[in-house]
Amino acid sequence: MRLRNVIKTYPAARGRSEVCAVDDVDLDIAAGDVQAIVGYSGAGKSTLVRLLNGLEPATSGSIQIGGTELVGLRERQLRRLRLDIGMIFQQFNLFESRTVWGNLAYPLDIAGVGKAEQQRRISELLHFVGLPDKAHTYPRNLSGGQKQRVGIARALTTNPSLLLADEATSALDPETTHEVLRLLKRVNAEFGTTIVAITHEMEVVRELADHVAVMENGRVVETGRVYDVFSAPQQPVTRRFVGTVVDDEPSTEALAALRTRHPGRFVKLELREGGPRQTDVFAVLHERGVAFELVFGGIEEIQGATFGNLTLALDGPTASVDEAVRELAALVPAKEL
Ligand SMILES: Nc1ncnc2c1ncn2[C@@H]1O[C@H](COP(=O)(O)OP(=O)(O)OP(=O)(O)O)[C@@H](O)[C@H]1O
Repeated sequence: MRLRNVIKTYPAARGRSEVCAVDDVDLDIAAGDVQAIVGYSGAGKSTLVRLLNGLEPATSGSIQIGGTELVGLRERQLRRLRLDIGMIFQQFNLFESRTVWGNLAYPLDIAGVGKAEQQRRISELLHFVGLPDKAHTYPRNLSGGQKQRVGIARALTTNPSLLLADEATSALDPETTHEVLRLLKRVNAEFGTTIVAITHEMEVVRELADHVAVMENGRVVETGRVYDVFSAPQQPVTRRFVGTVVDDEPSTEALAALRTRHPGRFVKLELREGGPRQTDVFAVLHERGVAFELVFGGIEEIQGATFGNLTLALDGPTASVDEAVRELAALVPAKEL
């Protein structure tokens, strides 16, 4: 998928100025990738998703999905394209008056799939999402997590190559969120479905995505592999998001509190995959006879790769600490706090 200079403006409401909900967005999403889009409320995430599935026309720019240009397509062509796009929602959006089976049969009916094939497909999908015994249950008798499993199964009925997830786990508790994210990962791994997930939760990004784009005021202000963005966030808004799940360095208040407990100097060290390891750092301190304590931060793992932001309190003769800090700074990015 390829977005170039995508703009969506909403006309001015009475007494208000025009809203630019999506402002000159460029984004490339490889087939089979899981792309997260994060941003605070009002950043433009939902608008962007509505542009991707053609529910609303972009004001200008280019959106190519699987080689087809979306901008300027007629409704009939858009409908055909939408068959290749599945959607799941925060509030699940199931038909309450239909059973689970009926919910899954609906998109197949619209796509003109015959009954025998419907039977086969629905049964296969209910097994895939772990709900083979709920076929005749109504949504009101399902838990939130089960409803979202049905939502995922329904989105997959027509075998789409793209799945759009709009805050798909925001209404779920952490344990259920984890289960649903695991299921989405299986969808991606087993069917090769490209997933675009919009969320305001960095845990979701960490657990689910390969790449992340950060939106602010309609713009994509930062993009990258999840590991890179988590280990080295560039923009202030990205740092705020990453800071919700990964410790960077203690805040001014936390540092003041730490100083009352530790007499020594504080140094923050950044360890990155493939770089010097903790043992290398500790060897320097040991050699210089400097005592240390880990007072903030720790080691994180993202997609099998680790990184750490460690704040150490160092204690020892001034000359030894000076020398140790110098050597550490030559070894890894280091900052005295
Ligand atoms: N139909 C509309 N008409 C006018 N303004 C709109 C419309 N839809 C969205 N907006 C405005 O566009 C901006 C982006 O909204 P959008 O819903 O895309 O953000 P979001 O990041 O998805 O936030 P949330 O998570 O709260 O939905 C906001 O300022 C919003 O008020």
